[in-house]
Amino acid sequence: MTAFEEFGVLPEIAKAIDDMEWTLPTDVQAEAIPLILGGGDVLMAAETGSGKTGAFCLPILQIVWETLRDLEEGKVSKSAGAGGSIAPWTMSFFDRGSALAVTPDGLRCQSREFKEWHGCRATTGVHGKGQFYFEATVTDEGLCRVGWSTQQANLDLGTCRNGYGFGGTGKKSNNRQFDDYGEAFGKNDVIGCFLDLQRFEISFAKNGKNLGIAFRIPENQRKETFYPSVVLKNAEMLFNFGKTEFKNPPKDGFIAVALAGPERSKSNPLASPATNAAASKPAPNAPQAIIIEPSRELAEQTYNQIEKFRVHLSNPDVRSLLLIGGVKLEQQKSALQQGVHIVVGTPGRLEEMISSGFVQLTHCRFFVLDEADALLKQGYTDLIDRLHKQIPKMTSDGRRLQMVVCSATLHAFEVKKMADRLMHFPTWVDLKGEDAVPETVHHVVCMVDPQKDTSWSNLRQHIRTDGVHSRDNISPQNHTPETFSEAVKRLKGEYCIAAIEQHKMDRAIIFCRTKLDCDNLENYFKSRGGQRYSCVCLHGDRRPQERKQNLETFKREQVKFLICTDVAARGLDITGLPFMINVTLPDEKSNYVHRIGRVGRAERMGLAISLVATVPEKVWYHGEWCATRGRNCQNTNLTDVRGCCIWYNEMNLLADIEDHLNITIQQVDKSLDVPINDFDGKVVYGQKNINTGTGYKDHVQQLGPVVQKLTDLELKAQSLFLKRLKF
Ligand SMILES: Nc1ncnc2c1ncn2[C@@H]1O[C@H](COP(=O)(O)OP(=O)(O)OP(=O)(O)O)[C@@H](O)[C@H]1O
Repeated sequence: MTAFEEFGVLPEIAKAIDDMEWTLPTDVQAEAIPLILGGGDVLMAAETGSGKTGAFCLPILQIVWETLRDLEEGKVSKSAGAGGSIAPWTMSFFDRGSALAVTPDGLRCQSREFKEWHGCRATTGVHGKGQFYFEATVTDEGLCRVGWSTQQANLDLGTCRNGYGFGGTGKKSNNRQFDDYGEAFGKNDVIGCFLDLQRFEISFAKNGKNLGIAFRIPENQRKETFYPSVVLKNAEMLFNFGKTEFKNPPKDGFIAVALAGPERSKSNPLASPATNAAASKPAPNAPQAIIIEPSRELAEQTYNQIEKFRVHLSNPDVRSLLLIGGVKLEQQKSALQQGVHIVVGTPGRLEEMISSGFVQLTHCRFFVLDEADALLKQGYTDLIDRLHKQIPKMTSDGRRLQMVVCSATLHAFEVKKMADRLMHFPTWVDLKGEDAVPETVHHVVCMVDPQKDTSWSNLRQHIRTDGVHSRDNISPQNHTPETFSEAVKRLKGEYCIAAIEQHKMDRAIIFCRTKLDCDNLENYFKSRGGQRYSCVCLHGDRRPQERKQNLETFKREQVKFLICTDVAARGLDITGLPFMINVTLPDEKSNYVHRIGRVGRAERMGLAISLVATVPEKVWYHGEWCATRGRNCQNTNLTDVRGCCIWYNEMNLLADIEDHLNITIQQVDKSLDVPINDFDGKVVYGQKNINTGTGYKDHVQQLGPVVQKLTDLELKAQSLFLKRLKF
């Protein structure tokens, strides 16, 4: 048995993990996998490169596969009625619309479908002489209609001759005839439903107030069995058939349906799995898991990981689909028609496909937000709320929707607010309790001070800068903020080259602040010697196909450097990447953690060097007020006068980052030499360091002596206690 199997992972998935040469779960996987397999909501906060993707993909894939298998075998899920037996006087798991969910106790129905109605009937009905009653409470906003129907009635209560409903808009309906009746009702109202099979009348009450006779049952239906029924549109109702005390107990001889006795009650023949298994079968375009990623590259990476995990899974096949921009819609639509179980996508394309009905959320049981803080900061809060609202909170087989939220920087106010709003008693898998940098990442800063280092004034060749100062009087004699700002930009090109040379870097990711800065650095590298500084760019102005190809080229080590904006700050996993350089610090402090986390992953060592200007830099900042959004923009005024520039203060940003991480980042001088002893001696960046690591095995080994010490102390304490008792 592999270590992963011990955590409850299926042997077929464990075999795929073995193929990937993962021998032990990482700490975060060891904690999160059992929690997700157990059905919980999880907030996963763990360092960059600690294996969070696997921690959520593995258990989700497993549950999706198990659900598909159960569906194929016609099995009832454990939660959907104890091994398949049908509980009397509950709402049926089988005689219901495909987008309507019933809680495991069978007493609450919910449908989050907001375009169509979905109905449900009870597992038991009543017939013969008698007066019967049940109550239904509206437990959420939305549209609902409740009442009685016979077995022949369709599930859309009140739209055929055999169904009699009372709706929240204050209408009664039978055979599609909607007439005013009683009064409107809504959230928290308790609707009493009366069936009088002595007078053959149906009536309703709202919060104990009788609303009078709604329907007279025609002769030809008087011998039929009538079942409590409901139909919902994005709404939820709770039922009481009389097993607990009614809110408004009925008078005048009416009894609870649950007390009808065997001679007057009858099981619903459609409420058995054998007769109605199709009801719980999802449509091909109704996936069980939706995973949202903040960038195309990340979505693709997660999708690839799932594809790897599922190679040995078959009968049934789990199909996953990547929904990102830049891929033809037709291609994605046709995949959806063939059946998809796990969808990984970026927010925009996902919402487009959901709102146009190409993806249905009716059977979604996992809602995953990877890099959740980034999604929220990118302005997707409303979109996430909207999608969450549309997903049924109970799955069609009675399980609760599970939400998994993760990031290396989850300790953000907006994440906590979202978790409070949307998650159900989530468990934090939080190994450090705060945003942290892995021990495998050595990170240093190098100050770029144009007042001390005046070499910028006589460089024979320098990087082309962003042009912000093209109309300023820049000269070594002119000690203005503009001159120092331009000087910093030139120096940073040199320091970047110096860092590469000093550490003989032949593989590094380099972050710039803007797309223009990336392009300028790419050109500078080319001008300094094609092969030595071979590089590709990854930023938002490059076409999706080029982005994809550039990333592949870098991953395959066909070029040495990947120059990018924050589009690549998060999640990108490039095996054994040894070095990263920040040409400019990110303005978002959490992105510092993510950027430097591109190295030092999966227990390999990495070095991150950040160049920090000691003086403010005047830089481009094109807001929505900029007509061209930066293209050929010449407006070098500051933003407070509707210009497109700001003064960027990296000393402040550095202080912010240090404050957030509660550390002082080590400084190195212009030589960019990183004294080896400041860290842990002989490390080879890009390689594993045997003395460090966060592996599960190490964890046990490291804790061994401490546990032994504790055991000894405990023994000592107990024997002292016994000694005291003696005397
Ligand atoms: N149990 C394991 N054993 C060995 N390698 C693993 C294991 N789990 C994950 N990895 C590897 O570790 C690397 C980092 O994993 P992953 O990309 O999931 O990290 P992450 O925690 O999501 O990081 P980030 O916060 O940067 O997104 C990947 O190359 C992955 O293949």
